[in-house]
Amino acid sequence: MERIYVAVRARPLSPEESKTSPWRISGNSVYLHNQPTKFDFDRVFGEDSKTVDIFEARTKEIVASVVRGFNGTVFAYGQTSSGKTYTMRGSVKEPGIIPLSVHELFCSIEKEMGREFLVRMSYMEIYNEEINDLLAPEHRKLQIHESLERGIYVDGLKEEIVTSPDQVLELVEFGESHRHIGETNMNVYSSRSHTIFRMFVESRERIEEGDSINCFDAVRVSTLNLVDLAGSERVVKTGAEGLRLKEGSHINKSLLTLGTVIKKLSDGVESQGGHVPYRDSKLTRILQAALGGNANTAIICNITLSQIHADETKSSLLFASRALQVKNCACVNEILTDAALLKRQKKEIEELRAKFLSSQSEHLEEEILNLRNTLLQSELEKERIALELEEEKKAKAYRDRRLLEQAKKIENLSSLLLCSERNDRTTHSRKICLAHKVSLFEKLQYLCI
Ligand SMILES: Nc1ncnc2c1ncn2[C@@H]1O[C@H](COP(=O)(O)OP(=O)(O)OP(=O)(O)O)[C@@H](O)[C@H]1O
Repeated sequence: MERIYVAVRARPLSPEESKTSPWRISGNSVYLHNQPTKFDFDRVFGEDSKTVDIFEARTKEIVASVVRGFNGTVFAYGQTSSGKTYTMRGSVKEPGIIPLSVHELFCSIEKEMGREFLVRMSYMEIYNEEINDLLAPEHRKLQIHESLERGIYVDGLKEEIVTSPDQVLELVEFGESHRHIGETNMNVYSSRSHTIFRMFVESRERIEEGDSINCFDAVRVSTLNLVDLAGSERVVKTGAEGLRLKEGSHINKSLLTLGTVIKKLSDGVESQGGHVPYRDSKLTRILQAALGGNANTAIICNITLSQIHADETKSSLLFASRALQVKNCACVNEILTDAALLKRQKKEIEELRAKFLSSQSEHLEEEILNLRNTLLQSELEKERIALELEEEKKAKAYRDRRLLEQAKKIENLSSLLLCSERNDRTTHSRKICLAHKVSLFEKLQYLCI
């Protein structure tokens, strides 16, 4: 069992605000000047602190443990304009927790020589209690589901396979351009939604044996959530009306549920078999594993030490103190089923390769078959011509023979005719006999032709 780690970060004040601030920081405690109540935390970072120091304090270790197969969650909590987005996303000058974590994650992966990894990311926002996909803006109003294999997940959320920090940060940039941001009296770029940036890490052991690499079936699957919450706000101070008012009431409702969940967990309600209202908001449902479940969790509570926000700062510090009492139970998530995407991907690649090879050989076989057919046809044609030639020869020989026979017959008949003419001169019967012979002769001549 491990406690949720809680750090507090105070944003810089203007010289005017500094003069009138009722708050004091001492070591890792924050307290109101002249009042006995002190709020103690794991770390308190003053106005001059750098985001990288906050990252080094705990987040870095959480990211490294994600690479080892543990779930991890870091979220920024605080009133509007207290510096949550500044801490999580940062600026060009001072990179935030998200870019620092992304670089650290890929760095840790590179050091893990004995394992092979598959990394995916998603980016979503919860706006007015609706889940929208920031990587695929057309995917809106997504639903939360739960399964044995995947645990609690957002159905239809785009998961992009990523291979470098630059690729991830480009996708984050793309997602940011679709996030709901609005102007309030307190912040020109106020986040009107909670955003959850997620990285999924799958890995398995790899052993090189000679020339071949063997991988074991056990796959570790872990998730890193980096959450930038929308700011809790007072309607009077933000001057919210219309759409802003509606947004504000949704933001406050989900933060209230988050507060209730943390309170119940810190009171030990769950361990006594009591009900924890995770399902009362999308935010707590999605972050269920990070709150009292299987995850290493850190909360960065952003505050402002100015006089006019003293009440909001006090309530943020109260929330953070309660979170300190919440215990999680993080363990390595190792699975042996086909559910691991890494395994599925490998299988798919192997299937595609086999398909590619068989399609190539199919193509060759087809070509050989065509060539064989052409060869067969030309052989048949050759045989047909040879047969015709043979027939022709036979017919010619027959004709020659017949001609010879006819010629012989004509010769015989002509000799007969000549001898008749010599012997018979005037009688009628002789005339008839002669006419008959002439007609016979003509017929024979015709046949010869
Ligand atoms: N540590 C810091 N150093 C310098 N500037 C800061 C710091 N923290 C916050 N700021 C500035 O204060 C302003 C408000 O900060 P930011 O937008 O991060 O607040 P937020 O808590 O995310 O607000 P909201 O909840 O309304 O989105 C920004 O202009 C930001 O640059």
